[in-house]
Amino acid sequence: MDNQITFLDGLNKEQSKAVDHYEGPLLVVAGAGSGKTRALTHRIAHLISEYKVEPSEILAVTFTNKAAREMKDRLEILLAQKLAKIEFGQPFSTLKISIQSELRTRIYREVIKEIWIGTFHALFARLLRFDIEKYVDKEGLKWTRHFSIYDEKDALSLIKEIVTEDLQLDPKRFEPKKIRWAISNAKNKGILPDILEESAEGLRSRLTAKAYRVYRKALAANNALDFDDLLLLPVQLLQQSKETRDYWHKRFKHLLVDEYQDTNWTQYELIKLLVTNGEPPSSFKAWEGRSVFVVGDADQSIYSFRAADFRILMGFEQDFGANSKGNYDSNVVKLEENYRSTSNILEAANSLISNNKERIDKVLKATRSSGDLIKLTRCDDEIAEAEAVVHRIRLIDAANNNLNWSDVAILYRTNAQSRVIEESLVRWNIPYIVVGSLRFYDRREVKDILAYLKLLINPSDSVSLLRVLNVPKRGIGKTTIQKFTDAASQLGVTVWDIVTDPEAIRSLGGRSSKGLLEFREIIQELQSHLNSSGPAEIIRLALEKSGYIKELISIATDEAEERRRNLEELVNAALQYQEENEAGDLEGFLATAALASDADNKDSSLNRVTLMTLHSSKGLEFPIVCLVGMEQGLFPSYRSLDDPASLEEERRLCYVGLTRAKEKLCLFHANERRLWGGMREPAVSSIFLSEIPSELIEGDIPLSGGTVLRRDNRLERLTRVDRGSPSDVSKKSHDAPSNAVRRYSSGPAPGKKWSIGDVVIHSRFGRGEITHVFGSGEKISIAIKFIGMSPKILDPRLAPIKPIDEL
Ligand SMILES: Nc1ncnc2c1ncn2[C@@H]1O[C@H](COP(=O)(O)OP(=O)(O)OP(=O)(O)O)[C@@H](O)[C@H]1O
Ligand SMILES: [Mg+2]
Repeated sequence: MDNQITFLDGLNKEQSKAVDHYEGPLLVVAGAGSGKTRALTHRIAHLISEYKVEPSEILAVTFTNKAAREMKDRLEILLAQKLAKIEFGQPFSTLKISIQSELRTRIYREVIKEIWIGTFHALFARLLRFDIEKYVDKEGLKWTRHFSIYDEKDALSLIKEIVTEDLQLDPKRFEPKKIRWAISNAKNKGILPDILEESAEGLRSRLTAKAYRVYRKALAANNALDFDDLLLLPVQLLQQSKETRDYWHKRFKHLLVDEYQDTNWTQYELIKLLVTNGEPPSSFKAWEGRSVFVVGDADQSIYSFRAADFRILMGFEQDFGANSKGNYDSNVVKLEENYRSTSNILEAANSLISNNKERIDKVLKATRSSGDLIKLTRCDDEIAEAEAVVHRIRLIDAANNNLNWSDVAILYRTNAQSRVIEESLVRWNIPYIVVGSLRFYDRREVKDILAYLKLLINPSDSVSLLRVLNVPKRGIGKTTIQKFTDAASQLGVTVWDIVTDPEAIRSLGGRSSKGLLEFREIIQELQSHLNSSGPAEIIRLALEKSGYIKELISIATDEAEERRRNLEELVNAALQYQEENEAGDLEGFLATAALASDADNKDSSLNRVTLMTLHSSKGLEFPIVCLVGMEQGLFPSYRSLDDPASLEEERRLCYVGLTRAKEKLCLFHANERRLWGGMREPAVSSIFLSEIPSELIEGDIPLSGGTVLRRDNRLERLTRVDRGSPSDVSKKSHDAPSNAVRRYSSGPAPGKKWSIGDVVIHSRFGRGEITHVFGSGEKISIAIKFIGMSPKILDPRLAPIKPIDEL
């Protein structure tokens, strides 16, 4: 066994202790970058290989689908490395590529596929496919295993209909979005309509409770669940049936949860019910061959707005009972070394978070050297900030011959901040990806086809049915549709029942009836393929038989072409799903599509800069992190300014942001910013900047939080920050802005002398005056104030400018 790999290799003593823990509860609490996720992943491999746990007996919860995929990949490699040693007696990396991939495939087939790894939603959607028919509802509502999953948009459209049609309310006064939010909130706390009705005071809350009741009934009538139900129903099911609990207790012997600090009430109940009968086990014997292992960091709890509560983390020891020796404290492992960030970055983060009052102090020591100082850049406004970010990235790029764009992340507090940054990146030809923009599965054409597919499996799903009944157009008018929905609700049947009723169709006569017959035939024909074809084939058939593709081809615009390509991509997604899941059926694919979030799509194999919100960055790491918009009212957010608890949550979010960086951390803020489409307002630097020790920062002088910046010498500040050495940057001609490169030849001679006060014409910005000149020769850059614009720092050898006297 000597030459074999153990999965304790590459871990420190405390991590090894956590990984090697076998039975009973274990909590790992530790700061950012201390190897919690690494320990969790190694633990899975270790349980399988050392403790001979069956892969199918393991359930691991990750925060995103992407994290789940990464965990599977990591496990595949770890286990393949071990197999290489056993079978060939040599390291995996020295084997031929074909053998490497054969080993990985085998590990995937025999092990990885069997482990349940995923988000709470994905895992419990899967559990419901087994057991939903056992659920007994107080109100007698029922679902079958062919249920549809409604995403936020579907749920909202159903609520809109309920507000206006069923309750006859004015959607302006009773906003569907707010009602949706209130219902979701109730569900996340395990509250059903009857309890909400009892506690409702005042007209508004009574109507919300009523909407909740009707909504739930409508979901059941459609045989559909929303995201919250995917967690709430399993909680209720496991609460009500000991038999079901026993089954799953036997099935999953080892539970592992990453990012435990962000679990909410329902998620917490689920974990409890999957390992106990709701109470801490009275004797340690109950744990025989079983464990629950959670890792988290209360300082990174950033989802209280989604009802997450980090006190759940703090209650772990009490919730899951004493260990074999009868005490609680040895159920906790603390990791105190950070392996991710340079010590300057770590010290900045530690110092920042120490300003929070509600926390348990903990140690987080650096293992790495001090590294660079943190770069702070103060800019004139958000546009200058975007330019400064790109400039900073280009400087780093110029200094590192081999910078991969994917090493860089630009993080911000709100999605709206990405637009100006994107514009700058486009100008400089830097490839990027925005995480959190429109989800692929939210595109209209993709949703249309998914609606067809949902309908095939679950004809009761009238939201999907009404979506595609007349898409593409089949001459079925609004009145017909209204007639059908009215009849369905009067008769207490589904819209599909009416659509397939020959008499109902005949009664319509004319064009509508022809269209309906056609629609029915399409659906029935597609249904006949369900047993014999995989998801990709069914999608292809649906695209063809529905006439959808034909219509897109006939439209022949760029937009239609793009939509057609998206549908091709949908087929690819289904193919990929089939490859990854051997028995991959259409229901499984639809669940994956419903639960995919855009944050999951970040493909690290693509060489692009990542733009994302601070929230989406949780758990990730990047060599270079740029954090923009460090201003009061933006970050920390406006709402948190007069609420100490929210301010602490914002600070935790800042802690998450800072600790994503491995090598370089660059912070940015602006003197003025246009927010929410309003006027540019003077900005005040973030209090968080003042909480980072000034000796760790270079660039601007850190300000005490709350200082209003003076506007007079702002250009001086902007330029000081951006000085760098632009000439280094320009050596890489491929990443200079495309228009600048094109105009280079028509620009001024490289040796031209520039002076303060010169007036120039820029091909896009117009007339401007030079206010500063930095460096000379190869290292020259100039600041120009264009009329009506913030000052710009340009490389005169590249920029499309001409002195006015040359014109
Ligand atoms: N014992 C170790 N030796 C060397 N590197 C390690 C060790 N443990 C973890 N690392 C590395 O440190 C980095 C951070 O690890 P990991 O992501 O597991 O931390 P984490 O505690 O989960 O962080 P976060 O709180 O941000 O989720 C990773 O690159 C990981 O590979
Ligand atoms: Mg982690």
